[in-house]
Amino acid sequence: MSDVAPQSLPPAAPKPLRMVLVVACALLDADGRVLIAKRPEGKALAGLWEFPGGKLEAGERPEAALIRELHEELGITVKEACLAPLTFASHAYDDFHLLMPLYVCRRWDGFVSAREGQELKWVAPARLRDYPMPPADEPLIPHLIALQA
Ligand SMILES: Nc1nc2c([nH]c(=O)n2[C@@H]2O[C@H](COP(=O)(O)OP(=O)(O)OP(=O)(O)O)[C@@H](O)[C@H]2O)c(=O)[nH]1
Ligand SMILES: [Mg+2]
Repeated sequence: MSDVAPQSLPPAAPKPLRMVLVVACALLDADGRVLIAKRPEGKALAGLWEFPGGKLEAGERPEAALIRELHEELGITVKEACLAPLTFASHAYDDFHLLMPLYVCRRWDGFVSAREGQELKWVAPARLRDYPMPPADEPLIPHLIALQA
């Protein structure tokens, strides 16, 4: 038996934070309804309803990324001047931290269509809670409801 005290292990280094920047948009129609899209099977958080948008590419400005995503996902053309910042989500997922500015857009060119086979729905902000959304999105809902006031 050694009389040497067991060495205490150094405290585990904190897990490096992986920050993921995603831009999202609440498209609003003339009746104040907001567009949500169902995340397709096979993607993280599949089956949950989200705001259209996605990750920034390297060197891309947030507004340019959002305009690109809205075109890729919905086939619409949005002018940067028609994107108004509303609020943002800051949410710790298990494996990354999501920082997600949410813009509002009421004007675009073209017709909204599901370019990626995703299910789309126009929903009154007060009904958004009827649709399961990623946990990061839940604090955004009151901001959309407040827009109607
Ligand atoms: N677009 C969008 N992403 C969201 C929302 N809420 C939320 O937690 N996210 C998360 O943000 C990340 C965005 O990923 P994404 O898969 O949409 O990115 P993307 O459009 O660039 O697609 P890709 O990675 O397949 O190319 C996912 O981890 C997603 O779960 C939301 O309302 N809209
Ligand atoms: Mg996306």
